[in-house]
Amino acid sequence: MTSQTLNTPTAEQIRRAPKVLLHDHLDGGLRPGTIIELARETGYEALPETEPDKLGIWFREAADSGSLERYLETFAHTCAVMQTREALFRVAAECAEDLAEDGVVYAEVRYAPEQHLEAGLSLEEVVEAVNAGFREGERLARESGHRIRVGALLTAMRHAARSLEIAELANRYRDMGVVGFDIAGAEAGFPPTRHLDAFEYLKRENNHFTIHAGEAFGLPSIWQALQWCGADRLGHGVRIIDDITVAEDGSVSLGRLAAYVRDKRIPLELCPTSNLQTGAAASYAEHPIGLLRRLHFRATVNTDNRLMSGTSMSREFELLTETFGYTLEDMQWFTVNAMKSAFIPFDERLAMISDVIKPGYAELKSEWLFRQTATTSDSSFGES
Ligand SMILES: O=c1[nH]cnc2c1ncn2[C@H]1C[C@H](O)[C@@H](CO)O1
Ligand SMILES: [Zn+2]
Repeated sequence: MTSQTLNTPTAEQIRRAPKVLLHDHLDGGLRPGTIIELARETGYEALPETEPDKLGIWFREAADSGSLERYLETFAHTCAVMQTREALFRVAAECAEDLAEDGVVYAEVRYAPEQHLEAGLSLEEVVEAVNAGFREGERLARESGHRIRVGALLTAMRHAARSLEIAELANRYRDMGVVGFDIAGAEAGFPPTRHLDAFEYLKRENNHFTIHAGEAFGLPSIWQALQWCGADRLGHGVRIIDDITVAEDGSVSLGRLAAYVRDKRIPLELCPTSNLQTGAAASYAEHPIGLLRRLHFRATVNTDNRLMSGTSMSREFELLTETFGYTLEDMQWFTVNAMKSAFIPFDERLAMISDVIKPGYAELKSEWLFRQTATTSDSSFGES
């Protein structure tokens, strides 16, 4: 069943609408054709398919297991071909280009530098190659008429023990393309408090970080991420729904943690399709984003891994407009929420909202009004 209404934006309007992306993994967004070419160039022979369409399908199906641990296994293939400067540069440039082509105007893209050291690169060389790639992608996007700004988030893997080192790396490159820090990987069994020293270091440095929490594990993980570690944002955070009760008469009550998250305007980096694949939500219609939006949580829409989910920001918004009947007004609300929650300085966020996002939506809304007026006058002409 669809909840589309007359003012549901078209797919083409959704693509043109300015979008802001806070949760996207660099190693989860490669073009299948690029993986195949890089594998050939670097002698990686373990790819499950060697034809781009088939490889794209393989990633989507392999990631569709209902378990985060199995989902994460697919990253072995993408990380395997991201071990040289040239490969990292190319993947980052294509990432920026693909996002810009999809109408994303600001993105924070994350990756784990420690996963790209197999061919002898240092952590610094990895960061510099990716940053250079993002700058190149921004430049190529500009040449083809798109405007995008990409910041990097450095991720530490939560099962490993390098988080303080990666946090220091993020701080060192802070005014050079890196805007924050994150931890990712299997959640159950690896609580955020394992990395407390990294978070405490970043707080002392007045730096920003998000934590994958409340995806494969529930409220304790969210609680630790916020109250022990001091996360600025929650990566997913979708399980906050476990602390919200909807009574039979429709009245809603929030537990202490959910109330805290809403009161403090903690941004939730929601990733609907990814959540369906890892089992964090059963269907789009049942995805907590519907309720969280109605309750005015600081909800944002994200892709997580475009390759593994066969998705894009436009596709996520199309699915949401089909499911919940969202309008351009709702899209703008999610987008402004995301921009407000970005890790770049306040004045730059404000400028993006007033100079890019609001005018972009105003233009789309005026087209929509024009279409409505034209349709109405057409039909009244027909009736007379
Ligand atoms: O949704 C996710 N949850 C936890 N970890 C994830 C998710 N998506 C990607 N990752 C992991 C796999 C990547 O290799 C790593 C760095 O981007 O982050
Ligand atoms: Zn993620």
